[in-house]
Amino acid sequence: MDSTLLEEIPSLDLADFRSGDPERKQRFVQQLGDAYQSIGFVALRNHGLTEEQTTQLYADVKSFFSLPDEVKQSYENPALAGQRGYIGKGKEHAKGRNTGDLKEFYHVGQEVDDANDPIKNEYPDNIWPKEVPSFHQTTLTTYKTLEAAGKDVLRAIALYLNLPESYFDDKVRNGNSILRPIHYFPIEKPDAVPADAVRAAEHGDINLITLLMGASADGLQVLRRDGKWIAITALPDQIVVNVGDMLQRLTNGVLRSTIHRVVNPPREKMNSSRFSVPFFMHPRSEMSLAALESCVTPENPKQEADITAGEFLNERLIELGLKKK
Ligand SMILES: O=C(O)CCC(=O)C(=O)O
Ligand SMILES: [Fe+2]
Repeated sequence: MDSTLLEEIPSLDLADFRSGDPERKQRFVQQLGDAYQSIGFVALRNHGLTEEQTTQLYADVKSFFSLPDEVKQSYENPALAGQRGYIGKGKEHAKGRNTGDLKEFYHVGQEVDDANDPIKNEYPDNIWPKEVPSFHQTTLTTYKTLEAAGKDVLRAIALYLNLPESYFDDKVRNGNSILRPIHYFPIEKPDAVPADAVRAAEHGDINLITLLMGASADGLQVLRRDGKWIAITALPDQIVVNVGDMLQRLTNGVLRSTIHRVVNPPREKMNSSRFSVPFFMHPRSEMSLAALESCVTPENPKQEADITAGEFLNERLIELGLKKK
């Protein structure tokens, strides 16, 4: 295990991996893998999203969340266990907690174009808000761009783990990934919310990797191994890419799903909004998360029982309060 304690998350350039220059590519693989063995997070530029796309996405996301609660709630369907459409204020809580987070969000899922892929029947249809007609197009464009970036990050991870570069390709094809625009809403009366309520309580992400837009705004922190919380500092043209629990499980803890949180602003700024858009990259439900043989050694014995991605997700949705047993 890498024992370095970093003061900030490393910055990488996806253009190095995509360059076709073997040296640049190998350097990217090494830096990414080293970061994922220590802090679990990197900041990444040249991810493929243009400034215009990002601006349009935020405009649409802001338009949607500024609709009245009753309108937003008409896009909420509890039968879908929060997997599509709107999820209202305070509905989700971190694993092991009961107090809901101070956020509302919207889930856009995989659109399967291939009629021959039976996985099409596993996914509920997306829900589109008619009040913001361009939301459909802008969120799907973002989905596809981040999915393509995520595939390359997984290729780099595969190389780092001495697996074939294409190891994850078929596992994430038409995978169960989710784009989640989040609104951390203004708090008019800080005394009226539960004392322990926060924007996003500390948690690890469920999925293989997360690609996060908008983390440059204040509030996101990661828990370093020595117990110190480190603020994330990403530039406007960077996204943040971190390891989730599924990848940690697959690698028997070699790659680290680092605990992170979004803290509340100081009391005088509680009255302001924060927006972010994570893309949670999931594989197909049938992918096995059984520890890779190469990651099980006498010094690092197998830590967890075998499980599929679908079973693991199901357990978590119950623990997060989004799905009934
Ligand atoms: O809003 C952020 O910056 C992070 C959100 C997050 O960690 C999550 O939704 O899993
Ligand atoms: Fe997260």
